[in-house]
Amino acid sequence: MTSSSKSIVSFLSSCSWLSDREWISKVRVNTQAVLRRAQHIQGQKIPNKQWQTAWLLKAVTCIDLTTLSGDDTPSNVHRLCLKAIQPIRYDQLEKMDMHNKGITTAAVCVYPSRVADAVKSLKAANSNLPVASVATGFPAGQVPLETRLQEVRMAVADGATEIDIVINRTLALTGQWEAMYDEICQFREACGAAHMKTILAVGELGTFTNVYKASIVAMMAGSDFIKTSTGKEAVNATYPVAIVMARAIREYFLCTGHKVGFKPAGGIRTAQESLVWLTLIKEELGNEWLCPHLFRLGASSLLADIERQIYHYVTGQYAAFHELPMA
Ligand SMILES: O=C[C@H](O)COP(=O)(O)O
Repeated sequence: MTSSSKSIVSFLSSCSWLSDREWISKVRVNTQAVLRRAQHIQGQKIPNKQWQTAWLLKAVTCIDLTTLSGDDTPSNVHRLCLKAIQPIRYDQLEKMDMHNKGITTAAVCVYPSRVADAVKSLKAANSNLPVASVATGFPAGQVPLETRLQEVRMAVADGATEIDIVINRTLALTGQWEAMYDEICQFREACGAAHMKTILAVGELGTFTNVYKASIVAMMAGSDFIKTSTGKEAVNATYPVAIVMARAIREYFLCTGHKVGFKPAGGIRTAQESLVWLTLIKEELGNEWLCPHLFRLGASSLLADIERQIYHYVTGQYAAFHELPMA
């Protein structure tokens, strides 16, 4: 973990004597410092080919392989599950001597109505890969609280062990942080033993300060992860916003000793971007966060490009479409 730019977020960090409400109200984010830091991270040198491939395999193991479409069916969810179990072709892994390392994606992520399909497919394939379900009126969250809670309970009952909830942006934008905290606490309870990832929908929060506040509130309410976006907002995962969220995670850890995970999601499509995300996490939170337990990449099409790059590394040429059929 680097110790750069304390100035990015200013507030009194000795939170032992600050009440939670004061902690939230005193937050100010220095936009210019955040943007500079993001630029610096994007400008970092990418590791050489061999290390790059190792990093790409690491990225694969952190992917929540996602399908969130209106036309999802049991059959495309089934294909997604098979892809999650074997994300890189066996012969390619063999050439890198990685075939025995159990490389899978971190989870599959689907709509609540498709959880049972995913659980069934994974069970039939003898896999214990987690099924994550979006919930709470994803993506907008504009449905009554009881309906949102019901949705969480239904997804858990169908076998989801990870629930990606969306926050109530209306509460965030009107500064009702306590009400937002109360709602998230209720989602936490409805999740039971399932891991809860809290989607901030950063593209709709207006300011970095709101992003930081929402991050802290979400963590206080018991989130296991905070996640940038649904993938459905006009602006989704960006590096500056990730820096703000990572700083909140870091501060929360320093104050409570509790490690909360981070999940950028939405619009992450290229292998190159996945390397920048890994670099950002390494720089901002340290190596300890570089594992599926604390870092996920939420993405529907990223794996295809990573697979292409790995194929190129192994064979020296780019794959024809039919050579990576499930990508
Ligand atoms: O939670 C995951 C996102 O919905 C995925 O977004 P994407 O389709 O832009 O990769």
